[in-house]
Amino acid sequence: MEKITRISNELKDWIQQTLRSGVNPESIVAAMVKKGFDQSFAYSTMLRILNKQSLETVDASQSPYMYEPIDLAKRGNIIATTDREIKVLLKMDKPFITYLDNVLSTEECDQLIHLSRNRLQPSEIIDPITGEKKSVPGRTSKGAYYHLNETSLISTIERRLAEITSHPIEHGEGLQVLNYDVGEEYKAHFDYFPANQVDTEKGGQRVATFLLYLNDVAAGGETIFPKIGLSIVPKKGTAVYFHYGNSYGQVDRMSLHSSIPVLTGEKWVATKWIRQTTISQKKKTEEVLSK
Ligand SMILES: O=C(O)CCC(=O)C(=O)O
Ligand SMILES: [Fe+2]
Repeated sequence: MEKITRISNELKDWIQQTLRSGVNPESIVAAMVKKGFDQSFAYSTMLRILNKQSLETVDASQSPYMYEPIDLAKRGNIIATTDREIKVLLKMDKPFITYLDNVLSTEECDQLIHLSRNRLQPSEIIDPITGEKKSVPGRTSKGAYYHLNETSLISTIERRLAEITSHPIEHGEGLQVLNYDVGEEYKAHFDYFPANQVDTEKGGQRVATFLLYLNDVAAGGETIFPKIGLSIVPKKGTAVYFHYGNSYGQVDRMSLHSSIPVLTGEKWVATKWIRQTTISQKKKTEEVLSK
């Protein structure tokens, strides 16, 4: 079989993100060889990336990303939901990012933090090689995961986010509350999955992220979008919503982002990742059982 000797932009992103998350270069090279890459090409590619040298890449699937109209962008400066008026503070088209005020009340932020304090576990990532969940040095925060509609507070928030984004509640993953202490961070990453890990039976690709800030951070802890030089300072009750997946199945590499280390105090956020379609398999299982 002919060996592969070029890499796609997507693979380059994947290698960089995997390195940042703390997986060692040897395991990444081994995974590449297993996938059919020439061994010496895999090694030299890794060396170039580690040494930050230029690398010839091809855009395997599609380029450039095609931006589609986003419902929220057309909604004016105040977004009315069933129980709250959300204020748009900032809008950016390419990549699509909005910064929103008054998304959660002070009490809702405090309740979410209170609910999560005793439930925190070290944050994990999905190992891009084994597909298993694991803790990594690049993501030092702690997190608490909630099922859809787990409590009435979570249901209220989920309904509100669905009304703001026009993405149905069932397209959302369970809410994830994250806590960062001084020095803790989440290194630059994409929220979307590598193409080979998209499960079309289970919601498909992630297309957008709703990130809610639950407290003010005295210093550090900003969410940074390094490709566009944007820095969002956490403010209690505000949220950043960004969109990076279109109806053609493309993903927007401009959505790279990180949470830089907290310098003073602590940081609390809640993340809602949104998929292309419904995640739950319940309906399918019921269909099979009724046959
Ligand atoms: O905490 C932040 O500012 C970023 C969190 C994040 O990127 C995520 O949850 O995917
Ligand atoms: Fe993220």
